[in-house]
Amino acid sequence: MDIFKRLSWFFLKEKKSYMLGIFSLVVVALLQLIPPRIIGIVVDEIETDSITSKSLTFWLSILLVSALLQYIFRYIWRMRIWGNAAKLEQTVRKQLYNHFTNMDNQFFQKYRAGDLMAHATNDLRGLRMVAGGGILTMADAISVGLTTLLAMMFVVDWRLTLIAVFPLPLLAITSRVLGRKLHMRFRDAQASFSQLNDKVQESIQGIKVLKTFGQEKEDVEEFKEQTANVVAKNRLVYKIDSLFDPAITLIMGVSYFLTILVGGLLITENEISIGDFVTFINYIGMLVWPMFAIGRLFNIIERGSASYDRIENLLREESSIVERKGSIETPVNGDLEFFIKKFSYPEDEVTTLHDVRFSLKAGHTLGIVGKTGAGKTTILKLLLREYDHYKGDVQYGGHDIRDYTLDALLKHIGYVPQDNYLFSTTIRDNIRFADPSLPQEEVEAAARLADIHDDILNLPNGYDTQVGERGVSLSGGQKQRISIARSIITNPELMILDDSLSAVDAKTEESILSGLKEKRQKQTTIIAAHRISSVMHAEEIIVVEDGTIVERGTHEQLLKLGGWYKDMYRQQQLEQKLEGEDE
Ligand SMILES: Nc1ncnc2c1ncn2[C@@H]1O[C@H](COP(=O)(O)OP(=O)(O)OP(=O)(O)O)[C@@H](O)[C@H]1O
Repeated sequence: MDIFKRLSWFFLKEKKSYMLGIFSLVVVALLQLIPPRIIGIVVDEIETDSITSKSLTFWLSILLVSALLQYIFRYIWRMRIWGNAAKLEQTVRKQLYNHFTNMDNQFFQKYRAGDLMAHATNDLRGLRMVAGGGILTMADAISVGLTTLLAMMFVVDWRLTLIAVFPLPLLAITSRVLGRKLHMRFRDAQASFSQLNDKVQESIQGIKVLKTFGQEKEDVEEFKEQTANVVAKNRLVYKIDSLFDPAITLIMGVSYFLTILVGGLLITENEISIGDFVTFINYIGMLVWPMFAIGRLFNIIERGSASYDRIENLLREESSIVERKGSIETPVNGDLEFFIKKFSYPEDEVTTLHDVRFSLKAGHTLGIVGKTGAGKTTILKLLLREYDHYKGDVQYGGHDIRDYTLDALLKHIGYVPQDNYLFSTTIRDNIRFADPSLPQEEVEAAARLADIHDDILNLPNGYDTQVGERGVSLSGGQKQRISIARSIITNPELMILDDSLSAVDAKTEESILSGLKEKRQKQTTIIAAHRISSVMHAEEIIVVEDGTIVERGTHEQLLKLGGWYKDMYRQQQLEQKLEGEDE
């Protein structure tokens, strides 16, 4: 029952609405007592020959009024109680979503997207059941159960009532025990279904690899096994599910048997009338639901409580990226002083970066090159405050980047990541993602600078072409250039290209870079790349190896140095020449 206390913040907020809902439930419970009683009275009138068309019309009118009132009050409680439940679901869903958007990388490494989706669907459903079904079953079981019991005792006969309800608690126990088993088996069935879903998704996504490695047969076999498993698990669910009805019938049968036995005796001894007996039999039928509901209530509470535990655990997780009190809100600009003494990824003992120091003047370009896994992206991630825990300090415009609000820092950095991501919308909206109200001219200007404008015009619907999951397939280079345009349009103080030109040819790369250089004369740019041609025009280039800077200088200085940079440059020039000859 403790879940009701934990959710009291919501119940209190919706107090009026819940009270109206529960009041309507009680009114319905009272109104439900009328029809059986009237049937009893009419039976008695028939038996004693005192029935007249006038009295029959009177009783029928009462029946009609009670039915109408039940209709109205049922509508009210449904709207109130289920409406509130949906509101709770919406409120907690918002809390969860806001929380997710504020979390850091560590959180998303700990919880897989699938887990988070499951919490945001199944656990919220569990919670909705408490606020809707839970409140309903509790209030209804108590009001219908009590009013019916009292009516049986005082309107008909208390001795008969005691005997008739004797087997009924068994209903509550059965519904609790079977419900629990059903829940466990249902969870197993769901899990095997999720597993099957994952498998199908993976196979379809990897269909090309599957075929090239000739693994279709094995894959189909595995699919067959998993579907058989799903069927087997569902059979176990139905086995329990089909025990419910016979159990209810059996228990009710015992109750009716005892009622008829004792009720018959009471009639022969003139203790109760036949009409009373008919009323009574109807009332017993009305007790099935409350008894059943009590058992169900325990299951709802158990599930809801476990769901709320999981949701609260998620909400309790804290992001390690926190804004300090009184953070600077003025947008970053100025010179950058980057110094990392030591940085390791969370829960990783390896030192990923050490003694990385560089200065970058406003308006200059920095190039970062190095072998794969050297630490280029990690340097950029620290600049973007994806991780705050390192020894050292990064100053931007004379202040530690951790002293800015996240908005003041991130809104003014245009980051084009390695694995570019396009949203499922039009190309135009992907480019003006930061501000959907930007006019077409600005979108086109950004696209021209990113050298993608002509490609876009050649697509079936131009700028209106849908991209993303269900859109047209774009080449890797086209996606990269759209991502660059998306960043250009924001005219960021600092633009970071993280290997963002790897899939475009050398000529296009040159045209984009020279365009950017011209447009961004007063702004700062960082380019991390494998290709030396991407960085050779930068004011300073650093070569990163094993998490630290091993060479630095301008292109000419680095060539003179005769180290890794020079070797790489020669090698890439040779490759380019050979490619040119091939063409
Ligand atoms: N989230 C993470 N947790 C732990 N280690 C990580 C994480 N991300 C990267 N690393 C490790 O940090 C090191 C540097 O990776 P980083 O991505 O910075 O290299 P890179 O120079 O950008 O490589 P590439 O050119 O291939 O992108 C690698 O050894 C990598 O395995």
